[in-house]
Amino acid sequence: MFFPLLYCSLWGGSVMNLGTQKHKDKYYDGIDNLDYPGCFAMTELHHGSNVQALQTTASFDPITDEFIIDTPNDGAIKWWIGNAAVHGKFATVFARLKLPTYDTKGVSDMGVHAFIVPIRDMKTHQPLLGIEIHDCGHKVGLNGVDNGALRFRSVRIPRDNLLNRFGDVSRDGKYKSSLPSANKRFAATLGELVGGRVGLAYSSVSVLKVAATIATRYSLLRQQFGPPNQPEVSILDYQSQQHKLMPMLASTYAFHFATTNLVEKYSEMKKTHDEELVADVHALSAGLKAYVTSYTAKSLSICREACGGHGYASVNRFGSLRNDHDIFQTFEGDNTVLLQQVAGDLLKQYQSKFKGGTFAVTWNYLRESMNTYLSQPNPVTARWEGEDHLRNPKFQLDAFRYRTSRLLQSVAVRLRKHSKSLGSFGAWNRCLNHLLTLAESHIESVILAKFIEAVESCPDPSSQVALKLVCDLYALDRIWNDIGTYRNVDYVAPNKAKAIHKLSEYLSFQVRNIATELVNAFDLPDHVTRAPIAMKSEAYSQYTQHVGF
Ligand SMILES: CCCCCCCCCCCCC/C=C/C(=O)SCCNC(=O)CCNC(=O)[C@H](O)C(C)(C)COP(=O)(O)OP(=O)(O)OC[C@H]1O[C@@H](n2cnc3c(N)ncnc32)[C@H](O)[C@@H]1OP(=O)(O)O
Ligand SMILES: Cc1cc2nc3c(=O)[nH]c(=O)nc-3n(C[C@H](O)[C@H](O)[C@H](O)COP(=O)(O)OP(=O)(O)OC[C@H]3O[C@@H](n4cnc5c(N)ncnc54)[C@H](O)[C@@H]3O)c2cc1C
Repeated sequence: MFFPLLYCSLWGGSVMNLGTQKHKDKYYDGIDNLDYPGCFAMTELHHGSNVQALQTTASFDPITDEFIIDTPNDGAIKWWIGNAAVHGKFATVFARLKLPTYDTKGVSDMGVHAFIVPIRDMKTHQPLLGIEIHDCGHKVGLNGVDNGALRFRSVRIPRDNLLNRFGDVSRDGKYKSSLPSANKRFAATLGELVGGRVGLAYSSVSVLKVAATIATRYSLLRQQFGPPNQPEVSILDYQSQQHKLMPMLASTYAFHFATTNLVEKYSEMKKTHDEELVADVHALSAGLKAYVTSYTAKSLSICREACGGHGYASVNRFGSLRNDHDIFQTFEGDNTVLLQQVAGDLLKQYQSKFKGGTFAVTWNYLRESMNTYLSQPNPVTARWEGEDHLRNPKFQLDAFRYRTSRLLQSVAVRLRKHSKSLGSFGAWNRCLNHLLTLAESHIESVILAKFIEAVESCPDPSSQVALKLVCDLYALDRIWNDIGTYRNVDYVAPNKAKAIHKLSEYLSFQVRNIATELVNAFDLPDHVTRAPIAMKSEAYSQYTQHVGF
């Protein structure tokens, strides 16, 4: 039931956030009590990421004071629309607003706007006149959701059905808007997607907690081989198993704090509608959704393999978790596309810095570290390898931020250079991998900063020691994961690189010793993990009972 409700949150959210009081008055109660189940019809067969290229049209008819909704070709068929195939009675349809002009052109295209379109009869539940609905068919996962395809043939809706918070059409067909440009209107319209991205980032961490809990508990329970003439050891005693799972457990904690902070920022944004915060939350939600869901998708396969054959039993959940979560990397905005929003925002901030502007609240560290960046790496500190230094949060955060600053500065130079010969689109594409690395590097810096804050504000001394250990493992594992970048710019000398690798392996061993407490702290009840091999007690007997012994 979780996902159909979520689709209603997209339908309901779009009406509440893109509409005005008249829409709240007419639809709020029905949305709230599910009398009006609806769907969010943005994606088309030919376009998903590129919203500005959507082809469905909404043409204003001044004679009847209506919009005519049309699917001009098969490429414009609305596709993947959750709740459309079975339950939905309404759709928020994203279409190009076309207004009549009384010149030779005859019509002006005002860009993508959102419209409420009833799609099924309230009583008979049959598709309404001009509306053709089909099911998109069986999917890799999330088959509890009825994703449908919608074709519109001259479907007439009242002018009032335009969700007119950011742009409106008067009775005589004149367009007016409170926003200064089509770009600002487009940004505001897309703002509706941010809530879903916040939700996806947050729920992806929950999936990661479940997977890490199952794999960790099973790895402590499972014994295989041991020293000669001695009892077998638990597989989590193997350095390789620790390397697979303990940095992942550390990342799970890191993402928990970062996405909790994102939800808080999102809530503040919904209250204040502060423009700078809107842009900040857009970039942060896009970045965290992309980074966390990609990491979780990879981790689900690592956990499945780390549990051997029993990880492949459906009852132990890795298959359904992997299949249901996989689409988190695509819907609500494809990860590759969303990371580019982060890079674009960083470049905007960078340019404004060098034009004397100030950085938005999340990126203000760039102002400081850009200056740090300008001074070449310190050859002395590049060789420091002591544990106190490597576990110092200042060293860790400076390293992450130094990398981001260098990536930002170097890609800005490359874009400027390539734009001269390739134009901005060509230059962007020539630097695309660099831009994606920049975005991920920045998001890792934000995640670490939030984790360090959480450690420093932890009220309980023993928990703080444990969190500090986990945070140090997260930081050093991420630096080791990209050690090539740090070595290429001599930010880390060879001896320091070796020390970082050695220490991160030792910290994985130390985290292994508190792994039970760390996963228990997620406080996941058994009916949520629902994997016999992860039960806190009698796991094997629960498992044998499951198959009938
Ligand atoms: C919190 C609880 C919520 C409830 C829980 C929800 C759980 C999760 C939901 C589960 C169900 C999910 C079901 C799936 C639903 C869907 O998939 S719905 C469809 C999703 N589709 C997309 O996300 C489309 C992706 N594409 C885009 O977002 C845009 O096309 C784009 C790629 C970002 C735009 O690219 P482009 O045309 O190149 O324009 P730009 O120049 O990049 O942008 C123009 C300006 O607009 C600003 N902007 C863009 N997006 C936003 C935004 N979301 N918010 C604010 N601002 C935005 C951008 O920064 C540009 O601004 P300027 O630089 O100032 O011009
Ligand atoms: C289960 C499910 C539920 C969904 N629910 C809804 C819903 O309720 N409502 C709705 O409107 N939509 C919904 N969608 C659609 C979803 O939002 C789109 O699939 C998503 O936005 C991606 O668009 P696309 O599939 O057209 O992929 P495309 O945009 O075609 O992208 C395909 C690939 O090309 C790459 N690519 C595209 N553009 C670029 C670029 N500029 N740079 C680099 N690489 C690029 C992407 O990385 C991606 O890997 C759903 C989809 C699924 C599968």
